[in-house]
Amino acid sequence: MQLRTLLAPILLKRVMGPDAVDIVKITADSRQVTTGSLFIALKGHTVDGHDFVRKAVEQGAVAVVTETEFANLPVTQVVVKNTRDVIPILSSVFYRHPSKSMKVIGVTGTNGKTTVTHLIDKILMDQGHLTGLIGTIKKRIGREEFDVQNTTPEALDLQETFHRMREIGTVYTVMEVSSHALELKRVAGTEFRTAVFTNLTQDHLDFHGSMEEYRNAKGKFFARLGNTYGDTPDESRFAVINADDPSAPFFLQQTTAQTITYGIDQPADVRATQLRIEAGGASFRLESFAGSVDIRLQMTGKFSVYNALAAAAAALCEGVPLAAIRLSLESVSGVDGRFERVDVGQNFTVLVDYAHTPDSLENVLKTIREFAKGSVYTVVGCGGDRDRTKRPLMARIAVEYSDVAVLTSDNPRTEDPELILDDMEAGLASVTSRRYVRLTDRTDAIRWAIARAKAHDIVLIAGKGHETYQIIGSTKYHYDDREVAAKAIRGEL
Ligand SMILES: CC(=O)N[C@H]1[C@@H](OP(=O)(O)OP(=O)(O)OC[C@H]2O[C@@H](n3ccc(=O)[nH]c3=O)[C@H](O)[C@@H]2O)O[C@H](CO)[C@@H](O)[C@@H]1O[C@H](C)C(=O)N[C@@H](C)C(=O)N[C@H](CCC(=O)O)C(=O)O
Ligand SMILES: Nc1ncnc2c1ncn2[C@@H]1O[C@H](COP(=O)(O)OP(=O)(O)OP(=O)(O)O)[C@@H](O)[C@H]1O
Ligand SMILES: N[C@H](CCC[C@H](N)C(=O)O)C(=O)O
Ligand SMILES: [Mg+2]
Repeated sequence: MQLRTLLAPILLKRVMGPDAVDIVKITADSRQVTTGSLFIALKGHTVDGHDFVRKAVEQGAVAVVTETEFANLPVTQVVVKNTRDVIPILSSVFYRHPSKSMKVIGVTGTNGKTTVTHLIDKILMDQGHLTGLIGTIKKRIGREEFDVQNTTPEALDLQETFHRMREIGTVYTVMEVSSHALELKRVAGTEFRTAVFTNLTQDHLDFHGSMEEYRNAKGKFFARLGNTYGDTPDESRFAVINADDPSAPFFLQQTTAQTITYGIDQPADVRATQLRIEAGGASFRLESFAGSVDIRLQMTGKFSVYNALAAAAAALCEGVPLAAIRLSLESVSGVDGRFERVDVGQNFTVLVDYAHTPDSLENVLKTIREFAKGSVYTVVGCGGDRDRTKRPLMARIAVEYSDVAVLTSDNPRTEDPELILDDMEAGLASVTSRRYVRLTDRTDAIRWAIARAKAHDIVLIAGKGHETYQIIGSTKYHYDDREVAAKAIRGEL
């Protein structure tokens, strides 16, 4: 595509050099530059892409987009105020607005995004649609699965993904939209059909600064949804909101799209009544404008009912019959690394779960407490280079709801694991129960809990879920809680 065509929608720019240049690739990573590339310099959290402009040119970039002017560059330079602002526009133009060719359903919220996207995807696939999925665990284009670096990819990666999905005729794409993505404009340039809100509780305050900023980042997603009212159902836009979340009024107020609420405690368009939470699943009656149906999920916990309601509400917006929604929801045995049982024939329960926020940990432990017959052991750590303020809260929740909490490491990254544990322990000063141990090495922690578990006890290993790594410093080591737990149970550690 010609540079001139790419730049057309960007009005505030200074172009130095010819714009009749053919661009074969766009990238913001100098290491990915090949001949004919357009390199966009992005100021990151660790380095500044402007430092790699000359390297990009040496490697074959035929044009660069920057925020500052470079002297003596042998290629066309485009200077803009903010390169992060223009990346989504350039990406979307380059791939010819692929998100407009499909229905994109985005799910945001502190907890439950991955689960809800998987449920919506299952319902739509069961309807015979070709779907795509983008989120924390993986990216799926048709039947092909790919590893991911982020929950929501950067704009270029995202638009290229949509482009590949469009090429194979994808009808629906269901994706997680993280607050980082909203703040960093990764989904600008994407046209959403539906925005789903799960809940808002504390996380990522390191990045957003305050709960208000964090909420505002998520609010943007609803604010930009659907100011257009088309003639056909395909042009409709929907906001699916959790009526029980205290932030519901805020999110409802943000949008001009058609709204549909779901909930358990508050009145809602899609509501669960007659809840029964058991060890093997949760059952409830779903009541809605489309009728009522009894549903028996294989996933347990009140939070799983919320996730199912969110998915059902999004599916109702697509005209999926309630009976079909029920069949699809009932067929899901669980999501990778979420409340996943490790069973190698032992007489106690081992659960691996991705709870890495205070609210998710509390939800999961409350659920476990509802059916625990023996003692509850919780192995948990907090990520390094992430929100420090959630650490004492998570430790406190772990100790309050467990018979014994085992505080350990979870991706310390560039922080000292002992200091992360100190932050966690600081939350225990006012807790009367002191039944916890501190074992920095995660394998020691898992082995310790499993060695003590007796018949009917429950060992919860929280925080890493599907992750198959432990990041220490900047090295990513292979690490899988499920593998380690199985070995510990078999006495192989
Ligand atoms: C804070 C954050 O979001 N960081 C993201 C960001 O990294 P960064 O700002 O550090 O980038 P950088 O390394 O400073 O590089 C700046 C620029 O220079 C370029 N560069 C760099 C080196 C070089 O040799 N040449 C070069 O051109 C880079 O390509 C980049 O364009 O850009 C990277 C490339 O796209 C992302 O992978 C990275 O996500 C990191 C891995 C991350 O951990 N992000 C988390 C916080 C995150 O985004 N999480 C949310 C989910 C959270 C949740 O809901 O729980 C997510 O959506 O994943
Ligand atoms: N609706 C919910 N409310 C509260 N906690 C939940 C909910 N759904 C799941 N959880 C808990 O949160 C954990 C993470 O769930 P999930 O992966 O679906 O969320 P996520 O929003 O995608 O997380 P991430 O931000 O890391 O991508 C689960 O393992 C479970 O402990
Ligand atoms: N998307 C989340 C994942 C956290 C998972 C946990 N294991 C950790 O490393 O803190 C984040 O990047 O904050
Ligand atoms: Mg997720």
